[in-house]
Amino acid sequence: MIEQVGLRPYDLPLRRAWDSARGGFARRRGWLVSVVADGLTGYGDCAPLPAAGTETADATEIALTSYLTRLTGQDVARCLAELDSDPTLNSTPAARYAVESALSDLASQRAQQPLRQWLAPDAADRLAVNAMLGTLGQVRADDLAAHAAHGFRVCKLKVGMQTPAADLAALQILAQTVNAEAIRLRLDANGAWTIDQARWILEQLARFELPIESLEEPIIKPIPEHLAELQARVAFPLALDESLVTYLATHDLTQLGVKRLVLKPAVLGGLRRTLTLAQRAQAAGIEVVMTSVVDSAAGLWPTVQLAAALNGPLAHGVATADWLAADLGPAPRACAGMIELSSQVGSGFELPASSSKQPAITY
Ligand SMILES: O=C(O)CCC(=O)c1ccccc1C(=O)O
Ligand SMILES: [Mg+2]
Repeated sequence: MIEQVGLRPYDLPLRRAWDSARGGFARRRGWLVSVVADGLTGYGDCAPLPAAGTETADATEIALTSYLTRLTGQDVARCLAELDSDPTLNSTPAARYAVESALSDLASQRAQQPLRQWLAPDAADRLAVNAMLGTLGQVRADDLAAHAAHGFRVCKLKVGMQTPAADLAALQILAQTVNAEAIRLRLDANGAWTIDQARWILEQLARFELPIESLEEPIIKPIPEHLAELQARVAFPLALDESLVTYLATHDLTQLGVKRLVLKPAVLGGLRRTLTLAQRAQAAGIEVVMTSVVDSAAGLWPTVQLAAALNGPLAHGVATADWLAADLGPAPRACAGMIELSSQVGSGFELPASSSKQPAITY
C-alpha cells in the first residue's frame, strides 16, 4: 500500500552547454518523484525536454500533480496494471515515465530483483555505451583520441550546425586521427538537412569511407520514402529518433525507411512500452538504441536498466551523467565503454545520505 508520494523540483547546471540543430540547454530542470510503500522507496525522474519530443514543463506539472494526488492508499501492482487505462498521463510521456519508473523501482525491490531482470528475465548485466562528445565544430582530434583511450568504441557527435561542406571537412580531419578499427562515429543531425544536402553528404561519407557507425535524423522532413532512398546510399544505418513518434501510429516499423530506431523512454512514455516496441523492432530486423534525455541520475538509472533488459548488441546513449555538473545522487557511469550493473535490487538510484529525505511536496 502506498503510504507517501513526494515531488521535489530540481534545477541542475550542465558542465558545458548542450547544443544541437534542434537547439540546446545549459541546465536540466525537472522533478524527482518518490513513492513510499511498505517501508521501501521508489524513485522516478520527470525531466521534460520538448525538443526531444516530450511535453512542456507546464503540461508535465499539471499531469503529475493530478496523478500523484490520487496515489496514496493504493496498491503498487494495481497502479502499474492500470497505468495504460488511466488517461491522466497519456499525453505527457515524461510524467508517465517518471511515474512508471518509481512504481517499477518499488515493484522490483519488492520482488528482490534488479529492475532489468524484473523487466526481462534474460537481461544483461553489462551494456556497451557510446560517448557523447558534443557538436562536431567544437570537438578536437585529441578529445576523440582520449575517449578511444578510455575504451569507447562509439563516439557520438552532433552535426548539421555548420554547412555540410564544413561538417565533411571536420569529419575528414577527425577520421585521419582515429583508428577506424578502434572507434566509429555516431552522427546526429537532429533534422538539420534538406534532402539534397543529405544526399550530398551521404555520398561524400561513402566515397571517403569515413568510419561512421550510424546517422540519426538526417532530414528536416523525415518522410519514409526519402529516408529509404538515403538509406539505400549508405551501408551504415540511418536512424529515426525525435520524429519516430509521429510515424508510430500510422506506419509499420519496416516501412519507416531506416535500419535503426533510437528509443527514449522519457519520450515514448515509459519502460514497458519502450521495451515492447524495441522487441518488436528487433524481431522485424530493425536495430534499436536506447538513450537518455540528459536527465538526472534518478531518470538515467531506469533507462540504463531498460537498455540492459533489451540485451541488444549496440552501444546505448546513456553515458550522459558527465554532462551534469551536479546530480541528485550517484549516476551509472561508463568504464572502458561499458556500464556494469550490480545485482542490487530496484533501479539502483539512491538519494545520498547528505540530502534531505523529505521531499518539498508530499501527498
Ligand atoms: O545518444 C546519446 O548519447 C545521448 C542522448 C542524446 O543525444 C539526446 C539527448 C537529449 C535529447 C536529444 C538527444 C538526441 O539523441 O538527439
Ligand atoms: Mg538523436
